[in-house]
Amino acid sequence: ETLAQNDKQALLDFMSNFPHLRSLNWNEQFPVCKNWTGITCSEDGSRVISVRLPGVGFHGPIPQNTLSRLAALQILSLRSNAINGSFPLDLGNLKNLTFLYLQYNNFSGPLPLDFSVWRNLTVVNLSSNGFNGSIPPSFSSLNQLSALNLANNSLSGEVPDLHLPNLQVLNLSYNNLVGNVPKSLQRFPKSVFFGNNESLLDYTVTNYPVVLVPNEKIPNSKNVGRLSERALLGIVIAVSVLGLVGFGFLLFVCLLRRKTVDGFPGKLEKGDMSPEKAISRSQDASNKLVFFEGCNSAFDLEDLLRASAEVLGKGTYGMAYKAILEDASMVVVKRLKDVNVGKKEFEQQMDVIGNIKHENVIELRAYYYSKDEKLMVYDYYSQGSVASMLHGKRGENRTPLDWETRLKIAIGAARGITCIHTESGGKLVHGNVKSSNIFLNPQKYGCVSDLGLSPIMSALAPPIARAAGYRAPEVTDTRKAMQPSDVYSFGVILLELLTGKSPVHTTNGDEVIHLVRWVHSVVREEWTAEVFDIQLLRYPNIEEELVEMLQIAMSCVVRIPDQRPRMSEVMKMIENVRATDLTNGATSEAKSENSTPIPSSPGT
Ligand SMILES: Nc1ncnc2c1ncn2[C@@H]1O[C@H](COP(=O)(O)OP(=O)(O)OP(=O)(O)O)[C@@H](O)[C@H]1O
Repeated sequence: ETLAQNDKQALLDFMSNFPHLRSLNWNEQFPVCKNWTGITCSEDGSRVISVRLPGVGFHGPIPQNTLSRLAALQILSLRSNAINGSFPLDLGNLKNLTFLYLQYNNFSGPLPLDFSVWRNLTVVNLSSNGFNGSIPPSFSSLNQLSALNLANNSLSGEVPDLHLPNLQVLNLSYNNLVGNVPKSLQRFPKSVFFGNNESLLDYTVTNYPVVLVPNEKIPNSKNVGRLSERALLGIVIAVSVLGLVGFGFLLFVCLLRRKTVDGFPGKLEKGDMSPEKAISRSQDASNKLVFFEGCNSAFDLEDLLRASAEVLGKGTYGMAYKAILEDASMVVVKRLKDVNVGKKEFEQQMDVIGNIKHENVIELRAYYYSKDEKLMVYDYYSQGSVASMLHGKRGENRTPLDWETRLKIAIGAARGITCIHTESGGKLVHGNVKSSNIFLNPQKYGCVSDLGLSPIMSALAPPIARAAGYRAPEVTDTRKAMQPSDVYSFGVILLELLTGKSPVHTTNGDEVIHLVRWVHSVVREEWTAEVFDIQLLRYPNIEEELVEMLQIAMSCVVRIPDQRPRMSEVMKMIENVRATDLTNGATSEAKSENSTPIPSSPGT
């Protein structure tokens, strides 16, 4: 083993001088970096970079001059123990410290005066302790700080003017703070200051600052402004011959409908879409199936017409069918009902949607418009939607989603929606964000579908019950979807991923429960492990990430639209949750350690 002997000795001194209830497998004979619980080393194995020991039952003060010798330490988590005494000031040596989790202990006394010694601090959670004294203004020197949680302590005095441009998550609730919220922090929702002197709630929330999204994060942003060029190409491809057959295609759908009793899945046999049948009935050759660039090679209309098809389900905007092409590839055909606009407007919207090319947005392959029929064609995602992965029937094909996968779903979907929100001069709205519209791309990141339809659909249709759980309060009132309402719906998806519960579910007594309200009621007092999906509690060392994600979700589902973060900010926050692992210097090995279920969680 190449680990610096000093680091090993520091850990041994720490453990032997710190009384604890649970025994750890820190056997001197075993390699520290490979075997010791809670320890992660740098890639070359020379230094300890992470110590995560939640819920080990440590009690008493942290022994001096032990952890402070781990000079390369980046992550320290001693949360959920029974540690008392004052803040371990000797950690001031740890110049690389980036993540500090000491929540749920019995620390007391003042916070360190000078936080500037930890230049890299990104996440600080000291909540649920007995810290007193005032909040040191030196937090201001932490340029990287993105999350600061000091809730549930006995901090007093005024809230200092903290200029922290990267701060995304703040919680100062349930202390003894007085005075007014300084201007610099008035962008945060009032819940941040609950449980202090009432005077702190006396401000008007200003808008969140715009966090600029680096261009490389949205690979398709260069496509903006080139829409009409591509649209032209698509239209050229759809020559009139195709148009003729296209009309036949809609007849196929009519056939399909005949076999389907209003909304109940039915199956079409192979050949039911035969082109001969369809074309012979075709009367309107001016309407055409419009393919988008790059899609015409994958399948053509003839293939579509020859396909077998089955009903996938009935959604807000109409029926969805799966068509199986001759070469066994599959597409989804959506048949829109209640389109509220004329042909020109419809086509314009399709152009906007069809030209979004992004790895986290499901591509629209083609569309069709006639007076009586409006169709949209997408690739088929055989794994099913995130809704079916989370809530589908357990059994043969369904394995519970691990946390790593859920994080990737959240990150991907957030990137997809952020991309959508930057299209069309920042005016495009997804309008139907829900887990049945999120699929997994080949890299297993979330990928959003069914976007941009709300402006062209009749708003009169009452919401389907299962959609209601995603609907922002203002949309229920006005029936008009906006970007902040997408953020709300996305927050509900995050809650779904965290809790494993459907957005609207019923209890045994048939009581209808809205997920947002339920989560609010469970976490009203303090963050509690009870909200989280039991499936997730099997994975060690993810509690900080769960709690952070919960905080992000809660910021998305606040009632007032202006108080919600923008989607680009939500995306950054979620990417930061994951940075916990990445800045870990995490090799795939260290990461999989986080994903491997263990029989019992080391303590929450
Ligand atoms: N591209 C696709 N690949 C695989 N399954 C899909 C695809 N698109 C939709 N589905 C599935 O087909 C079913 C019906 O989809 P549809 O989008 O019409 O309704 P929905 O998602 O339930 O509601 P909404 O219309 O509000 O989005 C859903 O179960 C959905 O997950």
